[in-house]
Amino acid sequence: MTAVKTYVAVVPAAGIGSRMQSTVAKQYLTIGNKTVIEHTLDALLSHPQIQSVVVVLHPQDSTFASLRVADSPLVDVVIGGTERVDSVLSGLQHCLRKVPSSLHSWVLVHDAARPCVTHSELNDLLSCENTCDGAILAVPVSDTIKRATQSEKIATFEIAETVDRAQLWQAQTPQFFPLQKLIAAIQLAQDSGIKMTDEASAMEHTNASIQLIEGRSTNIKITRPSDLALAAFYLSNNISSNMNENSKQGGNRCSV
Ligand SMILES: Nc1ccn([C@@H]2O[C@H](COP(=O)(O)OP(=O)(O)OP(=O)(O)O)[C@@H](O)[C@H]2O)c(=O)n1
Ligand SMILES: C[C@](O)(CO)[C@H](O)COP(=O)(O)O
Repeated sequence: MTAVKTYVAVVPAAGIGSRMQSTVAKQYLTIGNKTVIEHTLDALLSHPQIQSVVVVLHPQDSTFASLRVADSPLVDVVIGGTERVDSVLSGLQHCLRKVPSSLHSWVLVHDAARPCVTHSELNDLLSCENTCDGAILAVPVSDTIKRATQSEKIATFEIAETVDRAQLWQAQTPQFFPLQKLIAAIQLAQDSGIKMTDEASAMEHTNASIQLIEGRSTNIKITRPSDLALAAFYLSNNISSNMNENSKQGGNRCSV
């Protein structure tokens, strides 16, 4: 039987969730009997091809250590930085320090705030290794897109133009790249003062061929208050599909 290739996932979880308008950081809000981050880590660690995760925490995070998942041998913790990209880089550099031979291995980066990712989407993404220079989950834009302009009269926004959406996709995570190339690309982009809101932004400056893998609109990033109820609704369906898929694959992982 051929060995199943496994990967490390870096999970940026060092944000403060300001747009959530909650006193609790959104990764620690609860859905059902678990926090958002526990749902996310369960979705990742129950996939047979995800060997471990590196969770990147805020320097003042005093919550994660109290979660049962924090005791898992499959979970490493590092401290993040001011911007998401700084946190991601911290996680990637930990991967390299821990396993120097993983220099050319591919790595996943997945937002802690995206708990609804399914094994089916992970399978589609992981199958891209070596067919391109990297791949991300994304969904084609379905709404009409307007470019906004701040109106002088009142502090609102007005339509500046309608943007052709034929070639517009909404990037999600996980994003999947060779570890060493991603580290180098992020460091080069940072040195060049390039703003990065995702990993692909950095790799795009290395003329890498990055594949858009059509994911699902249910793989939402919990960002604003209304997203929590939506994620809870999706999770009430996704969990069963992940467990079914995991057993289908003969997965050897159960939720931690
Ligand atoms: N300095 C940062 C900022 C964000 N993140 C993580 O990156 C993911 C996506 O970021 P976002 O949705 O923007 O989270 P926040 O930065 O917490 O939200 P906000 O921008 O509303 O403050 C989240 O899991 C968040 O915890 C991180 O690890 N380090
Ligand atoms: C990485 C990401 O989730 C892709 O859509 C998004 O860019 C994160 O942005 P945020 O402002 O850090 O939430």
